[in-house]
Amino acid sequence: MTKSGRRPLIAGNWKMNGLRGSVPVVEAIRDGLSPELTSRIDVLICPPSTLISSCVAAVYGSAVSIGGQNLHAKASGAFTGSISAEMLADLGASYVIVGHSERRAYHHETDDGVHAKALGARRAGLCGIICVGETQEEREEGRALDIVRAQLAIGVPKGAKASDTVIAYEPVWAIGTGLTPTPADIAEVHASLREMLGQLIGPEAQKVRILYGGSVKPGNARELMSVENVDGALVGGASLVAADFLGIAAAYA
Ligand SMILES: O=C(CO)COP(=O)(O)O
Repeated sequence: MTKSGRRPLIAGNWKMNGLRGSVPVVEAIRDGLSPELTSRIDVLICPPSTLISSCVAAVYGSAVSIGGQNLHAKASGAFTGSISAEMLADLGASYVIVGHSERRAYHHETDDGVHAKALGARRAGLCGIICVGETQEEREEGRALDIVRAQLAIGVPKGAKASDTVIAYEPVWAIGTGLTPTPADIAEVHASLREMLGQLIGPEAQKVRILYGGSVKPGNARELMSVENVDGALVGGASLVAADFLGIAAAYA
């Protein structure tokens, strides 16, 4: 548990990476986690949808969870190429990333769309990881807090609970760049998100986990995970290498 009493979550977002030959990476993560560590933290891998079934089979009976990277808000219908929350749950997924900045940027996802998808995730019993984050320009203009608070206010469904909602703060300019905000800047954003959550969902806000994502590596994980109101990490590139992902999880060892 973090000092706050929230159970940390270390989540890996594989993005558009991985073929069937990549499943051994998940097996190595599964086998590299000690029972003592997994008694205190949650561990999640979100592979491409094509690998969810085989990854669910690979972690069956272990402490590792599998999630999706995106979903359609509807349960079914004429939405060619889309995948619903129910389909992800049917495959054994238990989490789903909602509103990742790469989808906001390249697929024109809106805050209202994120809200609808978060409702879809809850409808199917999935825990939605709602992503917020500012661009370099927005940070340089001093608008980072305004941007992420607005994304949260619109994206988080009414009545959201710690059991169905996780927040991930991922500054766009830190994703894939090797750059991270200072611990003080991360603390400021996470505190502001926690306060905004309190306005939205009341006392439950103290239980909802807020992850940090954006160039989390084994070398910076301990410092970043020690920041107040940081309840874990959403890891991209480093989650593709079992040793690196385990090195990040070890921040909580
Ligand atoms: O986008 C991210 C996780 O969703 C972060 O990616 P990196 O860890 O590669 O910066």
